[in-house]
Amino acid sequence: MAQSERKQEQERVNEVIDVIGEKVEKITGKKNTVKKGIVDLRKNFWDDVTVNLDETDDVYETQASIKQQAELLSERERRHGQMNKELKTLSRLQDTPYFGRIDFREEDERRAEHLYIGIGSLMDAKNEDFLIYDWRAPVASMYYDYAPGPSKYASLDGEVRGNMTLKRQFIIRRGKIKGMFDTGLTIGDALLQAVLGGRASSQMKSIVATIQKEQNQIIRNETDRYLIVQGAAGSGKTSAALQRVAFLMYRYRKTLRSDNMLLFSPNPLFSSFISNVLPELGEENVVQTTFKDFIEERIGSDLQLENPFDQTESCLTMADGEQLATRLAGIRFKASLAYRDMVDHWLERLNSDGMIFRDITFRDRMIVSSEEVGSYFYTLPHEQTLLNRLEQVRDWLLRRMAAFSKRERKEDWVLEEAELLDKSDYASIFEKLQQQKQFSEETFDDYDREEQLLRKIVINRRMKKLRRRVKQLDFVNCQKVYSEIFYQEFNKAAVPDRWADICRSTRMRFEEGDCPWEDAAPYLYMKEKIQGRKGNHEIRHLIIDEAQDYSPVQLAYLQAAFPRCRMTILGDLNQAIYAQSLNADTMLSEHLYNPNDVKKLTLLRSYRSTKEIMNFAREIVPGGDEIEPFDRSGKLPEWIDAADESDKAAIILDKIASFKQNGFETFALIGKTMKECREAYRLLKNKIDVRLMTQATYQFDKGFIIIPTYLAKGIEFDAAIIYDASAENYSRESERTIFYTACTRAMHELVLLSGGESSPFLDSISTEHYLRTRISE
Ligand SMILES: Nc1ncnc2c1ncn2[C@@H]1O[C@H](COP(=O)(O)OP(=O)(O)OP(=O)(O)O)[C@@H](O)[C@H]1O
Repeated sequence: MAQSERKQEQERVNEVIDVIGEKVEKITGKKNTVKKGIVDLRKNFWDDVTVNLDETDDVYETQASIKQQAELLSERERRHGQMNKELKTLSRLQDTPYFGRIDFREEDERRAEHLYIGIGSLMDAKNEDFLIYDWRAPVASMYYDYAPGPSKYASLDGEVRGNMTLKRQFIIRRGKIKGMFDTGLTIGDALLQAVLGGRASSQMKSIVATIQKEQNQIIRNETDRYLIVQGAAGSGKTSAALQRVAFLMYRYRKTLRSDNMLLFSPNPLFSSFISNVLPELGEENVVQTTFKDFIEERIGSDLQLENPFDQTESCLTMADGEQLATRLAGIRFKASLAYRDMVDHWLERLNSDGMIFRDITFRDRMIVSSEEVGSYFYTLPHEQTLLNRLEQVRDWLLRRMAAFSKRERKEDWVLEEAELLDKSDYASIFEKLQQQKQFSEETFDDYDREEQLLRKIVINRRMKKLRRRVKQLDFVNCQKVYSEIFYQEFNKAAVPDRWADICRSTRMRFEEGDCPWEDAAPYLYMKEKIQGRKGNHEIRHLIIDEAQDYSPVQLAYLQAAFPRCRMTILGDLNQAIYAQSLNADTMLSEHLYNPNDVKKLTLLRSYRSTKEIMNFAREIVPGGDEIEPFDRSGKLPEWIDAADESDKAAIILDKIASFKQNGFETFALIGKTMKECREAYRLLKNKIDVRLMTQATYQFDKGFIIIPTYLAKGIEFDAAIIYDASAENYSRESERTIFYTACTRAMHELVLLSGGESSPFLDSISTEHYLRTRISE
């Protein structure tokens, strides 16, 4: 490219930066004025309010005046926030004003327009022309979708066609052009090479400058209620999901706020890993949660919920045998729609029989027994829904409790407790009586009235919790109602093998107050159908990452909990690590959705790892030959046979030293289970600076960590070492995907250690894809 052209582009960059500088100055000035206004308003809030409470009209006027003043304040605060946001974006643009340019000649126009694309829009000083287009603007989509030639985009007024005469990429840092390429078919492999060849960090970065065409389809999809993305490891699913959030917030900026979106992430570590991407794009982070936290909050404190990681750990560490086979059969069945149907069937049955209630007791005294509640419930007309009938039972119980509390007030203990009440309680009673003008002078009658009020306070307080539970329909013993499913006779064809054992163990766990993870979603599904919990209408878009780990029953529960929500569902069947997903439907299965509402897209190109690592890893999984590694070269994965522990430790120390020498900054020793990670940690902790990641770790920094695969999901490292790739560790079919997930965490280097017989998954890989070293020989 001609030097003069680069000079011209740099001059434009300088001009744009000058305009940004002027805008920053202008907005900062305005912002300071608004800020001063806010401070003054807060200080003098009451001066400008007319307070007059004499007549009803005056009260209304006072209210209106306060409201007006409050609105004025909040409008100014909103403007202040908006200006802050603008300034943050401008400051980013000052460093990197844009990353792309397209020259586009619209049909019927003579001249091509030069459009520059960056992370935010910028108008010229006169506010007439765009100096920079936001990457999310309709016209900018051509930058991602087309090579130079005929191209089009969907504007708000319809389709615009034309010819793209140039597509150019820039690397601009601190206002200086560091690189500039005119690109062809895909968005500059040169730029991608540069980006992907860089070091991994403990924080994911945005990919706006290099979004690929197939990723752009995900980001800009607006038509489908359920968008499913099946993508290979490292194909940019999480990246696309986050850029999509930014896109939707821009596209629907008038109606969609960040708190209308909810992102389900696989673990807390991942949440911290991705937490910088949206702020980097000038957007607020969306609310994030894990499915486990979401369920736990709803399940309440009566049941102790099993953690999904504990479920996995227990399945992976249990020896083959009856107990494991029963657990796995239970997990798989309870994930299926057949089981959801069984629960639905049970809900039907409850209409006429089977509801179990709690005793309503107060201080060990029976107010209404569970049997009495049950008889009352089943006398109500069966045509009414369960919920309608429960609401009537609730009102009936509240009446019974009110009558009980009236009687109970007379008891001696109540007066004893009343004597322990706070001074403030006495004061408020005094005030109340005075207001009622009943406390004129000291008479017996007044004391009597005071005592009545004190007794009332004591009883009301003591019964508050019980009343709240009754109001929430918590008098239904959902735990027992659910366990009852496992006492029923079922047609053999409708249940899996080992059903009797599954029933026995489920009953036992529930009796002990435990809720196994596989029962959590179906239990809540049933509970909320009975108690009629209202769906969440605040959240309008769910983003579910690692969706291969969600079962059809969990999907059914989410659909009930978020009835009007759109969903972006991203995952990779080859990375299904939970027992429920092996050869079974998952949330990625298209047929679980209404065909008119769903679209499935596939990402086959993988960007994270070098070609060598991906060529190696894709041979582990069926269909792996379809995955296209990005053409970035590195070392072959190294498979080292090391039989004893001291050899292993020496190799690991040696590898870490060499990673550091290569300038790598994040490296992980990946184990299949936490148990294995603890062993590795014991072996290494006194020899090197290393951190063990657990379920309770919320963040990781640069350096060396030890981590089980299920916590490393979605995360990446410059280099990864698989701690034990022996047959003993990885040979069950269910462990294949765990092995693949572990290997695909590495960006630049992958090392596998194996002692004794090596994993059969390694045997299937062509020898040209790895380097084998035998230490033990
Ligand atoms: N278009 C792109 N431009 C630059 N980098 C990209 C692009 N797409 C993906 N990447 C990079 O590839 C890596 C993997 O991306 P990401 O984590 O989004 O993939 P994923 O499909 O969610 O992976 P996994 O399923 O293995 O967790 C990240 O470092 C990301 O920045």
